Amino acid sequence: MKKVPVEKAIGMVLCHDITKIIPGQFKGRAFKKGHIIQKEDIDELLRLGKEHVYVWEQNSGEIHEDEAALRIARAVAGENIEYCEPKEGKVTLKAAVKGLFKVDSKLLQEINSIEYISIASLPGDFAVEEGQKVAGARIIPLMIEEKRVKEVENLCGEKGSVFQVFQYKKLKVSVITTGNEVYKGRIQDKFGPVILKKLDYFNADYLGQTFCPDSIEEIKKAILGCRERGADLIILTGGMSVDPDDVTPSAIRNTGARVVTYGAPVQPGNMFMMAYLDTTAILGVPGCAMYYKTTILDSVLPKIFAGQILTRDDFVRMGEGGFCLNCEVCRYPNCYFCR
Ligand SMILES: Nc1nc2c(c(=O)[nH]1)N[C@H]1C(S)=C(S)[C@@H](COP(=O)(O)OP(=O)(O)OC[C@H]3O[C@@H](n4cnc5c(N)ncnc54)[C@H](O)[C@@H]3O)O[C@H]1N2
Ligand code: MOO
Repeated sequence: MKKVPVEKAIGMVLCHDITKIIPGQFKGRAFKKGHIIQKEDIDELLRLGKEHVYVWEQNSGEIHEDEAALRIARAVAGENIEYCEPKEGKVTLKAAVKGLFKVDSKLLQEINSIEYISIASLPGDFAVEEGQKVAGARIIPLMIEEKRVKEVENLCGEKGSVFQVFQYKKLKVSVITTGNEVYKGRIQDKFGPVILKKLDYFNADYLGQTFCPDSIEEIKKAILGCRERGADLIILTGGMSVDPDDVTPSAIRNTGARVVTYGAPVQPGNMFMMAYLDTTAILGVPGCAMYYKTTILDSVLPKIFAGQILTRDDFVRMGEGGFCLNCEVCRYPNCYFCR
């Protein structure tokens, strides 16, 4: 800290608040500690009776919180992440597009281990809207050693960005609805509209819905037909459980598809199946997805539309947080479910 005449303080960082009082009208802060003094501030400072101010010494190897926060935001922001101007040592990062927010968790932890640097974000694999706030980078003290900021820049230079948003791809999607009760017209299909509404969110290229009886051969034929028509994603509904007429998992297997998982540690969604037939993703969706607003399907669809190839491990990890509380008002995705 050093004392300088106000005229010489332009570009320097104020060490203390400066108060303004106009009797009967105003009493409050005119300049805030940490403010970078501008040319146009000089007259006002002189009117406030300040011919000298205390400022931070620039040669200390330290930089101002705003500059540091901005440099850190720039380092951690990857594809489709934008950031605002710094304010009080904080920069907010936003999603530039609707998509799946991704976090390099290990790198984020490494950066947050550097003293005085703090970055808080949404959890990874979070479906975000265009313009949604996703993270805030803040510097704890008013001035920070530049070497800490450089450490962040070097880490990101070496390992890549921390945050990205994967924009959803335009996928061709077919729906196959199984079940004799629907096929034979005993009941009306209520599953198709539920799936269609979810697909609308991703602006999918919908190829149509096929109805199948509870026959392995018929369902298999339908899957292969959808694939012929170029489906990137085939969603099968019903017949996923253990009754004698539940044949959807066997039909999926019989196409020769590589099964990633049958069964998932998620409720609702236990009887879910995921498989790949070459590059076509196949989902076997259990009846619960027709009934509950939020199920495993709501966690899996954004990942598929974001272009991710799912592994068994992705499903195994869902167990912790995979138990839905079925809240009266569902706030998903602002919730722990399936994280
Ligand atoms: N003994 C066990 N029973 C069940 C288990 C289990 O592990 N052991 N799992 C339960 C879970 S979890 C779920 S979820 C359901 C899975 O159901 P399915 O996918 O096999 O569904 P279905 O048996 O085909 O149908 C159930 C119910 O929903 C009606 N349905 C089905 N599709 C349609 C449609 N397109 N439109 C209208 N309604 C439809 C169907 O008529 C049945 O009423 O299994 C539990 N049981
Ligand atoms: O597949 Mo059922 O999943 O949980 O209700």
